[in-house]
Amino acid sequence: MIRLDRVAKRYPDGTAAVEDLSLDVAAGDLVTLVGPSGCGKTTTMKMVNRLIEPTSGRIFVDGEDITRRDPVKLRRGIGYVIQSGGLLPHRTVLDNTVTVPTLLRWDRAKARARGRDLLDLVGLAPDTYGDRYPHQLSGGQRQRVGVARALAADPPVLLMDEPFGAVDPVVRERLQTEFLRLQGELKKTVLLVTHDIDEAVRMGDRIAVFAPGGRVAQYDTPLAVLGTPADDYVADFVGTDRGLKRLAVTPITRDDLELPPVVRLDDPLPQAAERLRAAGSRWAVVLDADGDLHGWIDDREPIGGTGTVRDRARRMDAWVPFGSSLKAAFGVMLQYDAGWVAVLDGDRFLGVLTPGRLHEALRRSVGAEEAGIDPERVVLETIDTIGD
Ligand SMILES: Nc1ncnc2c1ncn2[C@@H]1O[C@H](COP(=O)(O)OP(=O)(O)OP(=O)(O)O)[C@@H](O)[C@H]1O
Repeated sequence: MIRLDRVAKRYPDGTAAVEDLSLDVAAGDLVTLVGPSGCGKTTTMKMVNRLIEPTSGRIFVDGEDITRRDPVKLRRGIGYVIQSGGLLPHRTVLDNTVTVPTLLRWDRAKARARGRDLLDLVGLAPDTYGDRYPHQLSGGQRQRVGVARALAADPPVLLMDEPFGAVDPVVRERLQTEFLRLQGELKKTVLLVTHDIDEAVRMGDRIAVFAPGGRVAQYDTPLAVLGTPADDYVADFVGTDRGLKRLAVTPITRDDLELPPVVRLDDPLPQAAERLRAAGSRWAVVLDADGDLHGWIDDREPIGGTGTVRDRARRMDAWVPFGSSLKAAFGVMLQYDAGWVAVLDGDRFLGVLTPGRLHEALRRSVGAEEAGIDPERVVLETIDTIGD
């Protein structure tokens, strides 16, 4: 969707802001441009909407060489969000939101209806906020209006320059989450500049790690950049806690799950004891009659006699939905001070994740990336080789 082909930008004073940069961004992908200050991220982004002209190289948007397009028309087809929100102070929130449709001479009623929908979409009730002026909003609300405005004419491409930079960390995280939800629906092709590696990892389908001199040191998925940094510069930039960061971008797969025996609340205790014995397990997961997680039972004291599992089961609510990140699972384990966390698909119990499995999953995802294999496809070696 966006292709930079050997692009360079030298300023008249000789500064090489971007050097021989090639980058392909697939349609619907969100690519984060990350790196320390002054390494050419903003310059790169502004060349895509021709706010800055490259010295050499070519840039294509949707297959078309943009140097041949009228820059003003080009910009109307590309949403642009900047750090401060960039709102016009003397215009209302709704008027700001419909800036581009107005420039495009949309019918006024249609533009305003679109503006109201978009304010709703970014979590600002149009009746409450539409008639306010930017100075009557919080920083986070201004950012939301900035996003709504960029989306107003439904452009396929969005450029976002530190869009969540001007707000405190709590609001920032909320805005990131909201934007990811929106992006899940809208599937825009997005370039997002940030100097925050955590934001880059969290938001990006891919990350371009910029190095001083406008060079891209690595362009890959967050998992690959964290798991197998291309060189010392990238390793240093992503930080020594990259293992921890990787937890956040590695989803739980079925191969990661342990399958302890499962018993029901109303099972007679001897039957439960037999289930544990047959499975060679010291404990079992307990589900209620509807199949929802209730807790667990173990054989620290012999299980038997009359009564049902209900009499001995311990409650435990530590669970995460299938598809969650390893970090989310780890967080729940810590929250409940538990040695395992149940993984549910809707209401269905799939298995449990233990610290040991978590560690294995983390190692596995990196090994797979090194081999160029989708980690989802890796089959773990089993110890079931007796009799082979
Ligand atoms: N008009 C200009 N004339 C000369 N040099 C410039 C000009 N604009 C930018 N530069 C230089 O180009 C380099 C890249 O700047 P750019 O704004 O793209 O960096 P960046 O990675 O976005 O940094 P930041 O994270 O601080 O915004 C810097 O060294 C900057 O000083």
